[in-house]
Amino acid sequence: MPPSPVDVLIKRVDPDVPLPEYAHPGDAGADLRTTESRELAPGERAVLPTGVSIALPEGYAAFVHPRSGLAARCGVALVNAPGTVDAGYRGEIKVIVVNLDPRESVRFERFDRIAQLVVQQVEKVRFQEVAELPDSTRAAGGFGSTGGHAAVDGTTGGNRYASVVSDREGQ
Ligand SMILES: O=c1ccn([C@H]2C[C@H](O)[C@@H](COP(=O)(O)OP(=O)(O)OP(=O)(O)O)O2)c(=O)[nH]1
Ligand SMILES: [Mg+2]
Repeated sequence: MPPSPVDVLIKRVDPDVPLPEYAHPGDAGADLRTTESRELAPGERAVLPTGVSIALPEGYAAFVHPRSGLAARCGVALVNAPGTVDAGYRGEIKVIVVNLDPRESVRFERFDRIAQLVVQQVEKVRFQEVAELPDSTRAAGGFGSTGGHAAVDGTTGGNRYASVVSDREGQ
């Protein structure tokens, strides 16, 4: 038995916009539509309205994620992915899209599905300041310390290209 869904209050800012919908029963994200028709030139970004605002229960947040089809077919990404919608936010949900395709414009029509909203429970933490943190096996390693991709900060030795190639040869 799947767990019963959590009720989230939703208000249409645009009276005609279809409400966000899960395309399949097991989906994590409900698709968000834009209420605006808009063309984006290569490299251009825009803040697109979705026509809805929500009131999440306390202890929840919603995350605006990209759609993989738009990314793969058109090079559309979200500048701030994932966008965070706080439980107390009552404004219209907006989606900050960018056209990363170097050559082709992309056109959004009114009510196109442009992103997906994932609602999650989030922990509230108390930050407890200490002079020293407990040890861990990773310690301060990060930013490519385990290999498998290009070095980004020059601290792992070699130039970017050499570091990618040598890693592949080692596999
Ligand atoms: O993709 C997004 C990201 C955020 N928001 C809304 C909901 C969120 O609660 C609010 C603030 O977002 P965030 O905290 O990421 O932005 P900020 O730049 O820190 O603004 P603020 O100073 O208002 O917190 O903007 C969206 O509608 N879409
Ligand atoms: Mg903020």
